Amino acid sequence: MAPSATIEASNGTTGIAAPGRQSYSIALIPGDGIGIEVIHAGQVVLKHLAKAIDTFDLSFEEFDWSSARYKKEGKYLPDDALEQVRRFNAIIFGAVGAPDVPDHISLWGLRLALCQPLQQYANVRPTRILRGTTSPLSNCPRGDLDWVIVRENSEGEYAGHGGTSHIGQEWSVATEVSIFTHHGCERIMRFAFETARSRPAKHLTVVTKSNAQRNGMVFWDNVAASVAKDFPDVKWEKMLVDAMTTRMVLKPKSIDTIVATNLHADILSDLAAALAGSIGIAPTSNLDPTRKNPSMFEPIHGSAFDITGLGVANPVATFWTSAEMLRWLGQPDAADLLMLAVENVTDSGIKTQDLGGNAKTVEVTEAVCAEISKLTSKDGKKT
Ligand SMILES: NC(=O)C1=CN([C@@H]2O[C@H](COP(=O)(O)OP(=O)(O)OC[C@H]3O[C@@H](n4cnc5c(N)ncnc54)[C@H](O)[C@@H]3O)[C@@H](O)[C@H]2O)C=CC1
Ligand SMILES: CC(=O)C(=O)O
Ligand SMILES: [K+]
Ligand SMILES: [Mn+2]
Repeated sequence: MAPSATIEASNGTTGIAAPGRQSYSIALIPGDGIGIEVIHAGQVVLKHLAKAIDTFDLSFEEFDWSSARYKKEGKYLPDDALEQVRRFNAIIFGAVGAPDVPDHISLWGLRLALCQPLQQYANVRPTRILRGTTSPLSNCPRGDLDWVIVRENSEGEYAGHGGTSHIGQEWSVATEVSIFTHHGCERIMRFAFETARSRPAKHLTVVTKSNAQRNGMVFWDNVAASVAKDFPDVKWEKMLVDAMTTRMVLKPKSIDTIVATNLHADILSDLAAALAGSIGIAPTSNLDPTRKNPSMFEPIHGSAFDITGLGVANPVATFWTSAEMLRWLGQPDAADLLMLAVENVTDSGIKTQDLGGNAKTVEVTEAVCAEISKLTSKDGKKT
């Protein structure tokens, strides 16, 4: 299908572009710590890529929604934050969290305050070992670890239900209630089966803890079994989350697509990133598959207090999530080109310290830009 001259913003408005040329507006929310460093690196690479390919336009607007803003104004987000971001085709988010703000205030103040109301219910976390990098597993060739983790991103253990009472008393009490709705379980299960179906292995592992968690997790399993009937071409199985950790380490090749609850997949995906080499490479897409709202793309990692300001943060997770964003927006060739450039760079040994190298964030960023220029000029395209 020929590309149309306009692209629908998530609120249904259209932006006018040159005939036959797509134009995408991106909201940048760098947030805190290394989030700021890697998002700026990502913007440099995306701008360079768009210019080099010269078949679509990207525009960026940056928002200062962060812990610094919270400390100054008492709020992470302005009252009309959702309306503001709905004007964009996509959001790129860095990380939130500061040493002098409680983590639950920062996470709920910014990241969860965006992705829950925007109904970005599917959190997608691909993992593989990039060329030129190695897994800490002693016997894991590159192709053996190639997974997609689908994380339920709107409810479950992170629904925010619960409370604390009798504070300061010996009998003080707190609850953290997991919520599993049929609506929430069914839509993520359907998304996970579709993801599995789109991959060559057509294999889905439904992660659960339905031996100990006898209500929500049994419900989750039952919804999986019922949705599976609509996907007879996908092989699927159930696996308890504790056993899943051992399988990820010992039999990585036996896994392809994974679906798990908000908490379980949060944990499994950090493990997956480490098994693929580093948390510094792992991307996350927070998708609203209905496309009523913009989706949000971020590196998996947090604000990393220990390396903030040192210039050593790995920007690859942000480059990869930027590629995932381009794919979501309908630019798969640009996404593939970006990942080819990234892997050519890791393969050439230009890597940050988390991957065993000594390059700084800026050196990796410049190397990826140079590689994009090389790849596009070879084809005779503009650089
Ligand atoms: N989506 C988000 O905004 C997230 C926010 N957080 C927040 O971030 C703060 C710090 O959390 P942590 O548990 O320490 O997790 P973290 O992901 O920030 O850091 C964990 C470890 O990984 C390293 N690391 C992370 N990203 C890296 C990169 N790009 N390059 C090289 N090394 C990297 C860090 O230096 C640290 O040693 C907390 O406030 C937490 O709540 C944590 C995870 C996600
Ligand atoms: C908060 C967090 O750790 C995550 O979304 O991955
Ligand atoms: K993040
Ligand atoms: Mn996490």
